[in-house]
Amino acid sequence: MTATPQPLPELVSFLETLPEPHILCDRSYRILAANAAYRANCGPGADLIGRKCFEVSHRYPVPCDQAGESCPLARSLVSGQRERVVHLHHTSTGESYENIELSPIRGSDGEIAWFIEKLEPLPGARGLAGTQGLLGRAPAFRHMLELVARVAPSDATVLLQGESGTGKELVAQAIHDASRRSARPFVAVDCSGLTETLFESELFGHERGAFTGASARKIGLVEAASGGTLFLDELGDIPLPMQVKLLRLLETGTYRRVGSTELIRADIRLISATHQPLKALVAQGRFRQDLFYRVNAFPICLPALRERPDDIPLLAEALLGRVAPERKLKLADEALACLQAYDYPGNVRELRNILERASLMCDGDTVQRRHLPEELCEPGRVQAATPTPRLAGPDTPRELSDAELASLLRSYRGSRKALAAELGLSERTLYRRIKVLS
Ligand SMILES: Nc1ncnc2c1ncn2[C@@H]1O[C@H](COP(=O)(O)OP(=O)(O)OP(=O)(O)O)[C@@H](O)[C@H]1O
Repeated sequence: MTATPQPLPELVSFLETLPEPHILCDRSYRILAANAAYRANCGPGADLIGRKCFEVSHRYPVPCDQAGESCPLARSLVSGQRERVVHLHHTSTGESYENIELSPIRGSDGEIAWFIEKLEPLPGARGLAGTQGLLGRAPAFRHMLELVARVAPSDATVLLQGESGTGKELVAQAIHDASRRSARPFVAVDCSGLTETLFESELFGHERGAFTGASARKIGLVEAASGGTLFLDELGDIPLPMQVKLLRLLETGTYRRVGSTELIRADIRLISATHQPLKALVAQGRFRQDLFYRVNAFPICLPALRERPDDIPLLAEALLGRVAPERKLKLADEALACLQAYDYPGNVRELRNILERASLMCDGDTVQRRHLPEELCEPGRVQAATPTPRLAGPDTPRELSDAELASLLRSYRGSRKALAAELGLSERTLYRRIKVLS
């Protein structure tokens, strides 16, 4: 076996000067150097050198691709190029979504010898219960997050498509938060609420006296969003005459206030959203094809909640905290089973509404099945569903099946160490079982 070549000391000291967390590792995932920012990310006293990157950031016993995630190092070895992914990482402040950029470095023989891994937090999304932002851990959610992370740093126009209540506005905000415009305004406009006459003056502003009632000059929402992001919600509801005006703004990058001849240059990033299939509206002649191509530069589909049922326990816990922050409400097992058996045509918004109602119906500290709407708890519905297994307590000493453990791993929100302790297993046994699963 050939020994791994030693990286240049200059490279290691260069990493130390970088403000973002960086590590240098070899082809076998071993960390050779970690800069100060990375060490701070892992918490004081963390012992990193010589450990495997997947062990440090995920607490996995095996590389990410053997644990069901995509591994940038394995991908880079194949492609020979830089690779980017979004992973849920363990940090000193708990688990958080991170953007990972991995660049291969070749040795003097031309072969890839090392990798530099850069971490950047992805703000706006969380894999743990939190008081704000997008929540989720399921594969369909992560796939969407990958697209969010890829498009955010650019100025590309984004179209969010998804059923009502899937979180389109939260995703738009997350893209803005992860963009270089994040310090500038995020202006959301509900297009379904704008009449034809209002649209132009709301969006572009007006001069004093431009029309009856225009007693003062007013800046429009495009100007208010200057330097930042303009989010047009329910884009499919814009009538055709207004679509022409929007198209002109996007084509020329300029607009005029109503009643003014002065051309103003727009400095906005446009994100639009719709629950209607825009392509079908184009086919029906209700949406302009040229505008469709302009707004659809980078489409992102948001998964319906029924496509990510594994996220229901996490969402239910977090949303219960959000709807009644002062009460620290818990959810009884059978109430959670009811929630997991439902298919949510109104998506996360409907789940949130159900929990808000339940919090008002519940006088104690635990939401029970009887606090949920009756139709959710119909016997056939709940029995048909397989509830996410809860942790084995002292009164349930039986061992979890592989399927139950897999389901638990998807929904458990603590560390692997905590999970092992709660299951009464050693960490090593838990890792062995996870390895068998992958
Ligand atoms: N992934 C998520 N994590 C946490 N909360 C969410 C998530 N998705 C949606 N929500 C919550 O659900 C509600 C609806 O979200 P939002 O308004 O972003 O949905 P939408 O897709 O824009 O809906 P509509 O199409 O009706 O405008 C909000 O209260 C939001 O906070």
